[in-house]
Amino acid sequence: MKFQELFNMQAQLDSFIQQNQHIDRDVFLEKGLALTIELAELANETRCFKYWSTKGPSEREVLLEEFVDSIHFLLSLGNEKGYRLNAWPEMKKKENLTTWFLKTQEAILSFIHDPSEDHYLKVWEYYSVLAYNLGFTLDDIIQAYIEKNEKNYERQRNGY
Ligand SMILES: O=c1ccn([C@H]2C[C@H](O)[C@@H](COP(=O)(O)OP(=O)(O)OP(=O)(O)O)O2)c(=O)[nH]1
Repeated sequence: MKFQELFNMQAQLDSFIQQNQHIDRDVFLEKGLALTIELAELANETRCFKYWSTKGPSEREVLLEEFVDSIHFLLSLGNEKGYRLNAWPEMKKKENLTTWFLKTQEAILSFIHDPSEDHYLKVWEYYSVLAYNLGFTLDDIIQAYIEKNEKNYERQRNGY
């Protein structure tokens, strides 16, 4: 599966959710807030900022699932605005996770307040750096995305 195809998978999932939940209004801001929360959930699972604790990060699978929750909302926001990426922005840059989470949060907020294509692409670049620093390859991300996408359908079908 190619990265670009995730935009179509996301569009299908989103319309299924919207029909299932009878949503006929614009939910761009809700998705934007959801993205900031998914980012925070990921940061929380890495525990990168918890200088007060000696407990290590959650298991890789947990981190990857949190990561692809963000990817769902990021794809969805792009679909809402008609923005697509032609390819995964490969960004192999070593960064301090805490600093990078804060920068990513800032990039998301800039996009929500001014949803330009440039701002959108920037958010992807920040996520790519996060992926690199968390040790996730594009294949890992696509695989985990497909699994979570299916879980999201099941949750809807089961009256989540
Ligand atoms: O329009 C939407 C709404 C939601 N999702 C997906 C994204 C994400 O993968 C999931 C929501 O995140 P999560 O599974 O963390 O949901 P939650 O309700 O916060 O779960 P929990 O109650 O288990 O924390 O739903 C979409 O793809 N499109």
